[in-house]
Amino acid sequence: MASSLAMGLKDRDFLQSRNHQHPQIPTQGREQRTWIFQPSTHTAAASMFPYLPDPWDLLHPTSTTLTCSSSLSFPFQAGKAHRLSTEEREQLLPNLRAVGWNEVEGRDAIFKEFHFKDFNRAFGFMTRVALQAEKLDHHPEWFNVYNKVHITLSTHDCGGLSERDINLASFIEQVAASLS
Ligand SMILES: C[C@H](O)[C@H](O)[C@H]1CNC2=NC(N)=NC(=O)C2=N1
Repeated sequence: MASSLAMGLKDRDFLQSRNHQHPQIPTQGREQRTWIFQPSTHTAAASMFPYLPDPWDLLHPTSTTLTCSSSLSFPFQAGKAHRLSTEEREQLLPNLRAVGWNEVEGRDAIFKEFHFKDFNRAFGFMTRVALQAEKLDHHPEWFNVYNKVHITLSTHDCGGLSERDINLASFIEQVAASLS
C-alpha cells in the first residue's frame, strides 16, 4: 500500500485519545488525517523577527490544509517506539531519499543537510523544528553553522529508525519548504 512522506504533524494528544478510546484495537492500514490550519496572527515580535515563527502558528499550524496518509499501524507516537520493519523501510525510505535524506553508514539513522539563504532563516527553521520536536518528545541530532543545518534522525529508545523519525522528517520538510 502506498504511503506518503506528507504524513506528519501527528498530535500526541490526539493519538493518546484515540488510543484511550480503543486501547486494544490498533488501527491497521491507511490512515487519513486532515489538518486545518489557522491564519497567522500579526504581532510586534513577528514584524521585528520576520523569519522566526509565530508561536500561534506552532500551536495551530497555518493556512494550509494538509492531508496526512500513512500505511503504518496506529499508534506510533504513544507507547514504545519500534524499529521500522523491512517492509516499512521499503515503503518509506524511497520517499525520503527522493527529497535528499540518506541512510547513515554504520548506523540505523537518516541524514540530510539543509542550506538556507542566511542565518535568520536557518535559525527560524531550527526554532520551528525544535518546538515540534519537544511537542512530539522526539528530538533531532543536529549541527548548525551560519546558513547550514545538518540533521540526523534516529530513535534512541529503540536503537534505530522508527516511524517517529519519518514523522519528524516529514515535518522538517514542510518547514524547510515554507522557508525556501
Ligand atoms: C525520555 C524521553 O521520552 C526520551 O528520551 C525521548 C526524548 N527524545 C528522543 N529523541 C530521539 N531522537 N530519540 C528518542 O528515542 C527520544 N526519546
